[in-house]
Amino acid sequence: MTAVPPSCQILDGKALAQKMQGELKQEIAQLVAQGHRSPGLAVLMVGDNPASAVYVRNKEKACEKLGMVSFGKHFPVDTDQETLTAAIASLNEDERVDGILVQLPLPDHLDAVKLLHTIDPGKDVDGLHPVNLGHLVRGEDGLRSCTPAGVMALLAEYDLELTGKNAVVLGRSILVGKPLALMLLEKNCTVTIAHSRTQNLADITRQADILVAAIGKPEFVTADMVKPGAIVVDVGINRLELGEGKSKLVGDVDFAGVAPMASYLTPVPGGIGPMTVTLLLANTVASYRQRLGL
Ligand SMILES: Nc1nc(=O)c2c([nH]1)NC[C@@H]1CN(c3ccc(C(=O)N[C@@H](CCC(=O)O)C(=O)O)cc3)C=[N+]21
Ligand SMILES: [Mg+2]
Repeated sequence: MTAVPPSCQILDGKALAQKMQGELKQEIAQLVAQGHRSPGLAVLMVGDNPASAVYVRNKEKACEKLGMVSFGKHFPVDTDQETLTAAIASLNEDERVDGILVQLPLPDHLDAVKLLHTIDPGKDVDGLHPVNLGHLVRGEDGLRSCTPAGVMALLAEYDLELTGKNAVVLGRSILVGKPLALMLLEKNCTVTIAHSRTQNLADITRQADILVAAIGKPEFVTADMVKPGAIVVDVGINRLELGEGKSKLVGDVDFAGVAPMASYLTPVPGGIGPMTVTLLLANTVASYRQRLGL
């Protein structure tokens, strides 16, 4: 018997992001109409990595569109640790600031981990502080990392059943792979984390009912690695230079090759990227409510 390829449905992150941002905008307008201040987000960026600059600008634009105040801080590439530590300390004290995000990666001379640990956990909208990671491990409320939370929100929007399913997460970063594995576990998946040292990788990924690629390798996941009917989530954002100043954005999944195999698939762009920005805004509003007791 030949297997009939399942028809593939797109998990439209851009559409859900727009819907959620519209709801957040209304929520903020209501709070402001009741006489409360606007929520505030501070994004710290060091240096001028062009990709980071685009993301930071997108985050700031989204903030303003929703009626939030953005306290962007842009530092030169040679800024020292003490200057940044002092900047975070002052944002921790600033009553108008509900969320603090340090755009990663930081230049090599800086100790990013040490810096992240100085952020007030109540303002850690990236969910990277050990207190928030600890809450996640325990299954408690707390600020959760935006990209994995965005993946979970998108799966929930399409009512996809997770209980008892095999989930394979490719990548073990603290920003995506590890927290996402914990969130899938919380939804009763049987979770495997695979990474650059994993042996017989395709044998493992072919067991996945839910396969998430978060490794930063352009079009790494090919059709032969995917179980027929799998849900495939592409977290990768890779800019391929095409020459003549042209470039295109591709994920960690070979979209055209995998689409005939998957039942659901996220596109790049328009998939998890816009969800990440949206969950950052949602985390900032959650932190604001918590801080104001609303
Ligand atoms: N502390 C920290 N937290 C982060 O969450 C964080 C970070 N550092 N450093 C860099 C990565 C990357 N990232 C993206 C966010 C949105 C899009 C996004 O909106 N992408 C659009 C397309 C954007 C484009 O056209 O370039 C899309 O996929 O449709 C992409 C990537 C957050 N990151
Ligand atoms: Mg890795």
